[in-house]
Amino acid sequence: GVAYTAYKGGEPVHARVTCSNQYKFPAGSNYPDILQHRNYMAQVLTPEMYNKLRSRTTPHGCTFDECIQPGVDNPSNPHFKEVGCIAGDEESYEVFSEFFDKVIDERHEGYKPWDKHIKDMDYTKLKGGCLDDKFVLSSRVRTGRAIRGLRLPPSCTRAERREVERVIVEALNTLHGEFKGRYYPLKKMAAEEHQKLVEEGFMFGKPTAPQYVAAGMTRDWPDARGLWANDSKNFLVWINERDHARIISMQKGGNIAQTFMRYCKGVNLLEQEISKKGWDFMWNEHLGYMATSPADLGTGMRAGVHIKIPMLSKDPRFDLFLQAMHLQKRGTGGTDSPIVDDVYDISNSQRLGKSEVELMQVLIKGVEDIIKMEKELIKGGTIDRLLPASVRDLYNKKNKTA
Ligand SMILES: Nc1ncnc2c1ncn2[C@@H]1O[C@H](COP(=O)(O)OP(=O)(O)OP(=O)(O)O)[C@@H](O)[C@H]1O
Repeated sequence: GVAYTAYKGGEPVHARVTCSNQYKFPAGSNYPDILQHRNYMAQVLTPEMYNKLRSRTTPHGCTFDECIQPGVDNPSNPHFKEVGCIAGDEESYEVFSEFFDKVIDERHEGYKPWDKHIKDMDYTKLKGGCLDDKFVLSSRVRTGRAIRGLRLPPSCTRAERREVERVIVEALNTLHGEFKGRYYPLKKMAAEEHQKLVEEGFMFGKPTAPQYVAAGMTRDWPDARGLWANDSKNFLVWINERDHARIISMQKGGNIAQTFMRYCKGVNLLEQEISKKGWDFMWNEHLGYMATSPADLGTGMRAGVHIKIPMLSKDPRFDLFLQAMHLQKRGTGGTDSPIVDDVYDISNSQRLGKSEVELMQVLIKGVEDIIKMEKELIKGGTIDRLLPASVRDLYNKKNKTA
């Protein structure tokens, strides 16, 4: 193949341009049928871009077609706009940057190729975060991390997946104090035990949603997958689900500040341990920590609460409020799950370009406002003066045009 060089922080990444039979037809005759699709991939992809990228291969052998396949096979999601693409390895973001830069710009509110990501996991800076337990049932902060040099779940080999498991579990097993824990490999777990852990929110189920299957993330299931948990089961690491590691801190009640403190400590300890063995997490100044999904770049952090809000959730301005506050809602059983008993999962919607502390602050402010409004509605009052003026204006404007 012909050499192609992408640049990552000034360093060259040597890619290949393959000239095999696979590419003997013109790019146009291999262009995916995405006219009706409603995801970010379909929004930014053009035949010209496809023509340029389809014959490039990353140094680990990942192709552009692999990156876009989940969004080609899954035109749209009724609940939210999906990115519709994945990275097969760290270098995918560089070698196919003409494409990923545009997806990232759209998904992350105008984040540009020259923007730098800020990391700040200094939990002592956090203000507030002790949320009212009468409304907040539980708190959780999660992120994804990937081991540099090993391909991501859509593209890894069985050997790479097992290496990820070994590296992360060995590092976690050295932790002590509140982080002392053990590994529960999925292969050795009875089906009922697995099911129970999934229902309790501690463990992941097989990622059977079509976009994950299309991405190839369920291959070889359950090989090299498992749950690492500390003894108190409030610090958990999911191994080889959709990311190499999903790191989670969670607890009952509304003390999200404490949840965040444990999150920062645990994530940092894991990073220190893997680097002692000569490994790094995938990271650069521009994209922050790298994840399989471009939606989870940067902090990769989703901090959220399960909160019971029967009154506010029925207000027609609730969704506009969430949008304005950079928050997202979902059911408590995971993405796409239904709302049960008026309990919502409310979390930060941004991941990239803002630090962990900043995102926590956004969540805390938003949830505090939600609680204030819920209390006001319970009293029979009005929330007009509690809503941001921009939300009131937008709502009035929409109603006028309707
Ligand atoms: N605040 C919370 N309190 C208790 N459990 C939670 C909380 N947030 C999420 N969970 C549980 O964690 C599990 C995973 O949730 P979910 O799939 O929504 O999010 P995620 O792990 O952040 O991944 P993604 O956003 O990529 O789908 C579910 O079982 C859910 O019930």
